[in-house]
Amino acid sequence: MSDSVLTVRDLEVTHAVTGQSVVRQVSFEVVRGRVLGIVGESGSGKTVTVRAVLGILPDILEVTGGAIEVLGRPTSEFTKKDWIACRGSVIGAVFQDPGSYLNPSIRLGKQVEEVLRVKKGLSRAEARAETLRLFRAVHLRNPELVHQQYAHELSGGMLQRVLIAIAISLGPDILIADEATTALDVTVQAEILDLLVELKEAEGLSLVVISHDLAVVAQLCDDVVVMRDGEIVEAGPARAVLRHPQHEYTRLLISEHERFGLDRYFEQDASLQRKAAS
Ligand SMILES: Nc1ncnc2c1ncn2[C@@H]1O[C@H](COP(=O)(O)OP(=O)(O)OP(=O)(O)O)[C@@H](O)[C@H]1O
Repeated sequence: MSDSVLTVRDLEVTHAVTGQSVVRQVSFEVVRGRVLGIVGESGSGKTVTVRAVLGILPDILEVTGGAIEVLGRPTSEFTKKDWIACRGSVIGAVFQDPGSYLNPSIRLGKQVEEVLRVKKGLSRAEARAETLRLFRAVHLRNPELVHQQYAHELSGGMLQRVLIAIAISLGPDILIADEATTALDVTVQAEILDLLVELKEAEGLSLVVISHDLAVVAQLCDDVVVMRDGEIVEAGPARAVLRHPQHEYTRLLISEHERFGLDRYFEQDASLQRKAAS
């Protein structure tokens, strides 16, 4: 039996004013300990889908059909209080542009401590110790220094590590990374992806990774959902979908992608498998 932590069934999201359908018939399952990728070009509905899952759609967009279940509970039954409890404690999320999610005038350590004190009821001393532990877990090199710093003093990659620390601080089951590495340069991007994989293992997380970058999906994901114009055009194990795409649109995405990026990953992966087998 599959151990589903998140099920989305025939999700439909509609623009409240124009009545235009933004997302329709979107279904997928996130299985415990696995990584699901959502790919598709800009405007295909990836962010709207995960925002619906997080209960943070902009006012103008409404869930008008389908069902979302988090740990077996339909979110349609969630009260405001349930949503607040769910976000952070069951589903954590990180987005592009980490700087915009942090308060520029409050020291970073204090911002994490605040989450821990309010949501976990930790004392000041406990929250400080836990913040430093989280900063170490996300490999911030000098946790004590970062604790005292402000957002503008850190690079984009370091800020994303702080955001990931906050996202995992309440021990969620699921971590959603929505274009979390898109704004970072390639080396830092690879480091953050490695961190996500490490945290998945260490914290027992399931990941939902949204990216327009197929190399990210090839590297990270067990399963993939391909979206276009608010619909899923293809879904399945990431390797099978990327190697043998059935849908024309997936083939187009792949051909548009810098081919050698994917090939290089698959070669490296095959050589690792050979090593493990020998
Ligand atoms: N705040 C909003 N108000 C009105 N329509 C919106 C809003 N946000 C998204 N949409 C609509 O939903 C569609 C899907 O947007 P979404 O952000 O989910 O795409 P995406 O696949 O995540 O693209 P990107 O990679 O650019 O973020 C958009 O084309 C737009 O029509």
